[in-house]
Amino acid sequence: MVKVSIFGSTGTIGKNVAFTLARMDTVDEIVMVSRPKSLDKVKGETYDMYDALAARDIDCKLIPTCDFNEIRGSEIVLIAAGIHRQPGMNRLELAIPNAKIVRYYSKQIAKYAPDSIILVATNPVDVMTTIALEASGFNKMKVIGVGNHLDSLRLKNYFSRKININSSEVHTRVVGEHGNHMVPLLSSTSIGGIPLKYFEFAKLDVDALVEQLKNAGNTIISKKGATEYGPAFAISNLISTMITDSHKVLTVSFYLEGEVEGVRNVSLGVPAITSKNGIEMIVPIHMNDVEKESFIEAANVVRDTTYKVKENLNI
Ligand SMILES: NC(=O)c1ccc[n+]([C@@H]2O[C@H](COP(=O)([O-])OP(=O)(O)OC[C@H]3O[C@@H](n4cnc5c(N)ncnc54)[C@H](O)[C@@H]3O)[C@@H](O)[C@H]2O)c1
Repeated sequence: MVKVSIFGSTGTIGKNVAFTLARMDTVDEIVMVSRPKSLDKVKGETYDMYDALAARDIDCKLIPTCDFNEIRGSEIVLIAAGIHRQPGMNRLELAIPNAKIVRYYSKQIAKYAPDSIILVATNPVDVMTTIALEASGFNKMKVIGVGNHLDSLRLKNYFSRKININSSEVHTRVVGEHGNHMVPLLSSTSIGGIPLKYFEFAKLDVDALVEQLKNAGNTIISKKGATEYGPAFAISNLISTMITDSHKVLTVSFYLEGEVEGVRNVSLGVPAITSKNGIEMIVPIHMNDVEKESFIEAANVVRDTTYKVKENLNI
């Protein structure tokens, strides 16, 4: 029996991941954890989802609950609880309250589902990955942040739509921070097996696409209030890849201790082989000088925020 639990399951990301996963029919049970004041809401979500699943004859069990005991035996526990960035709020002002939430839930996961893999979505996700790792005391191969996977899917989609080519032909990856300091690995991007720098049949304004990528989240939020389907599919994709043990290379936020460019003491997005055990290994990446410099800058920025958050939380 495959069981996945979600903290923050009344939220846009949490409930959409639950529904997307249920529809994929690779999970037997989804525990949707909420705070007591939202229990009725999360019950309502499950009733609505059951109606939809009936149309596809899917028998996935949905468990709305406030009881942490229900997460026992989960393969994967997703933390998607947190507040949004308000206008004028800086990175640290968002990170501090969210770190308190992530820290608390990570400790509960360590207590009730000690053999699970923790997946963190709460932003700023790279900072939160370190917070979850330290609070849970888990092996770092079992604490995974998801952010750059979504950025990578977005960039793939932009290339594909720009030149009207099937997205399966585009191989690209975004590493670093899930935020302003993301690093699109253009030097190793290929389309139809042809490295981007030799790709001449269509005129591509790559700088404009990268700019579009960096603003993608804000653009969607400014128009509809929140990002929804993109993150939900990216997260569900990662979860189903792990559950089915398909050993795909996905970009995940991971606590680095020198594995990439000697960067240490910070979680950043890097390519990893993922499996039912979590992260199997980090895939070595070759970056050009500009990418390398940006990656190291991302590390410095995220590390600095992480230290400040920990200082504020007295940990
Ligand atoms: N990593 C990614 O790719 C990605 C993408 C989109 C959003 N996010 C992040 O995911 C998080 C959730 O986003 P959303 O759009 O679902 O937000 P939302 O406001 O719709 O939902 C937030 C959820 O967190 C819960 N929550 C809020 N404050 C809480 C607290 N103090 N204690 C416990 N639970 C609390 C809410 O009850 C709700 O379930 C945010 O931090 C957001 O920035 C990450």
